[in-house]
Amino acid sequence: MFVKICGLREERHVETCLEERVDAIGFVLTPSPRFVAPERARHLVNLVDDAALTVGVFRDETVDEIERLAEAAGVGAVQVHGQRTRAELAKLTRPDRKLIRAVSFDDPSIEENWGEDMLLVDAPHPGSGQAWDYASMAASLTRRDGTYSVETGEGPARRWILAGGLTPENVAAAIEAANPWGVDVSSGVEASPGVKSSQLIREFMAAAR
Ligand SMILES: O=C(O)c1ccccc1NCC(=O)[C@H](O)[C@H](O)COP(=O)(O)O
Repeated sequence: MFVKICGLREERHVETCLEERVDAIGFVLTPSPRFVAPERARHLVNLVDDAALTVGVFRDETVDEIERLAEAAGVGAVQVHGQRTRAELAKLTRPDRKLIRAVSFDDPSIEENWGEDMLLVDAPHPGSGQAWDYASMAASLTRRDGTYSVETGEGPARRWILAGGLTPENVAAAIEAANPWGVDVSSGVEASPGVKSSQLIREFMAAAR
């Protein structure tokens, strides 16, 4: 199970993620209680080195702004939220960087492949800690995504990441219900808004794995 922990701001929490062998670490480069300036993100990215995928998270920025901020932070992937077009996604595609397209679970484009490396299926308000009916997504992807069946395992597996309201307490049941390729968490491993908890990161990793 691929696990991404999002919204890191402090060295000690990055170190916990590395100790726990987290697969991807997200740095929020868009306005948020979890915002980190690109220079600060670069420092944290350097701590990670190649031990995990480093992800710059964006919402309303233009393609040019995303390119500039991602370059400044030195991240290995960009995660784009907000109303996006296929043309924008195409412009953000680079061989040396992963592309994560983030959509709300009720977005009709969920069944379409826009060339992203990973599709992050989230609550309508990213980073809100809002849970949703994860089981509905398994049924939905199975029914509508002609390229892959989670029931039979036929076809190339789509790399989709379940997000939104996950916690150490509910992540195992959510994985069971939705059968995602990966999971992502932010609020659920925080002691208070924007402040991560090493203890909760460890509990989340144990439960997800
Ligand atoms: O986390 C934020 O503050 C944020 C702000 C703007 C755009 C995206 C943001 N986060 C993206 C993530 O990958 C979160 O981990 C994901 O939305 C799940 O959040 P949560 O429900 O808090 O676990």
